[in-house]
Amino acid sequence: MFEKSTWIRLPRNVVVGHGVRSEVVDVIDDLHLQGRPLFVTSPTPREVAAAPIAADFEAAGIEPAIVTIEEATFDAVERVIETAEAEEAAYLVGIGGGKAIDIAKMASHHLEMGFLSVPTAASHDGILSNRGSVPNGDSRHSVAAEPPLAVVADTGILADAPWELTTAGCADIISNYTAVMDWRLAKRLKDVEYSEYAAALSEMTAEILVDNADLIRPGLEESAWVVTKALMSSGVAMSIAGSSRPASGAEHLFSHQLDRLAPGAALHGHQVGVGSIMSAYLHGGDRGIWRDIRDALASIDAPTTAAELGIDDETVIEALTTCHEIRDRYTILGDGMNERAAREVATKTGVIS
Ligand SMILES: NC(=O)C1=CN([C@@H]2O[C@H](COP(=O)(O)OP(=O)(O)OC[C@H]3O[C@@H](n4cnc5c(N)ncnc54)[C@H](O)[C@@H]3O)[C@@H](O)[C@H]2O)C=CC1
Ligand SMILES: O=C(CO)COP(=O)(O)O
Ligand SMILES: [Zn+2]
Repeated sequence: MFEKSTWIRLPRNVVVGHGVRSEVVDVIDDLHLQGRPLFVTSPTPREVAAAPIAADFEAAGIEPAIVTIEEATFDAVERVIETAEAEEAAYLVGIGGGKAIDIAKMASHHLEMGFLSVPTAASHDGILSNRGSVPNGDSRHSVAAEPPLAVVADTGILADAPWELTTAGCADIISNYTAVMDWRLAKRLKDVEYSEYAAALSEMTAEILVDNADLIRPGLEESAWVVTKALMSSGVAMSIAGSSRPASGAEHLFSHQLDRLAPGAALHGHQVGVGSIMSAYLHGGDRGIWRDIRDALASIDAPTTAAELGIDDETVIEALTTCHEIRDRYTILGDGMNERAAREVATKTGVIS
């Protein structure tokens, strides 16, 4: 008897384009959301987006509550939950980069409340995914979370954000190549749950982004458009899979370990991009696609070396040799790399000198 079943939870409205920030109130109306929102944001996004959106709500007779978070931690999720309860919020609006949106989606999951995703940077593919990513002690959790009821992505705001945030988003997408390689390997070796549709969508998203790399230039609003569509497509792949597998493999473990060893040194997307170069080498050796990944990253100004990440060579080696312990996710790293092998891959790919 066939007993398999699945829920694929996706947003109802995806609104992308120039100036759509001013349509958040209309989106709320369209979703029939009532009551007071709690905006979950971080310091700069509060100024560039949350404040003007709050003014639009006030003009419509709705007084939003606002909470500002600095880091993606379980404590921050807790603080948002407490604020939502104290302010009697009816729904949440995550306004910012990956951290603010992750916190909002995890808090809304706990509160059993709807949430809207309003990205202010095209820097990560968590914009509409149903996962949250949070460090906890020595590990990093990929937590089931509420997917947004709607996404409102204003390409004007995204294009005005610092260019490196957009190149980080591109690198987060390019890393899908190696994430999917790891997923297929884990399917073959460990029979993990696997979706051919999610894997194909994830790879195709990376391919389309790389094919359009010449459209991705600083200050061009069209670049924000191209990158944001890719970030959302990658998020849909995660939602279809019901896991971050299509977009997170060994290159993400490497980045998560760097977050522990060198906190704040580089952006998530940039770290996973460099991790992806080395992971591609581990998968395919010298004839593999590692040079294509490196060249794709370089073509959109993303870092390809430890020095460009602002991370020293020894930290890269430590991250490579320990990151398989971050979570129970089978990847090309298997049960871990020894130091000589780590030095070899990092040197051969030019990540360290
Ligand atoms: N849940 C998921 O599926 C995914 C989650 N992530 C998570 O997202 C986080 C990485 O996202 P990021 O956006 O790189 O980090 P982030 O949220 O820390 O943002 C990076 C910086 O950009 C600033 N910023 C955002 N918008 C800005 C604007 N318009 N102008 C000026 N500054 C602006 C932020 O204030 C912050 O200082 C990580 O925690 C990562 O694990 C990443 C991918 C997928
Ligand atoms: O960053 C992600 C996808 O780009 C997902 O993060 P995790 O590695 O925590 O699942
Ligand atoms: Zn990522």
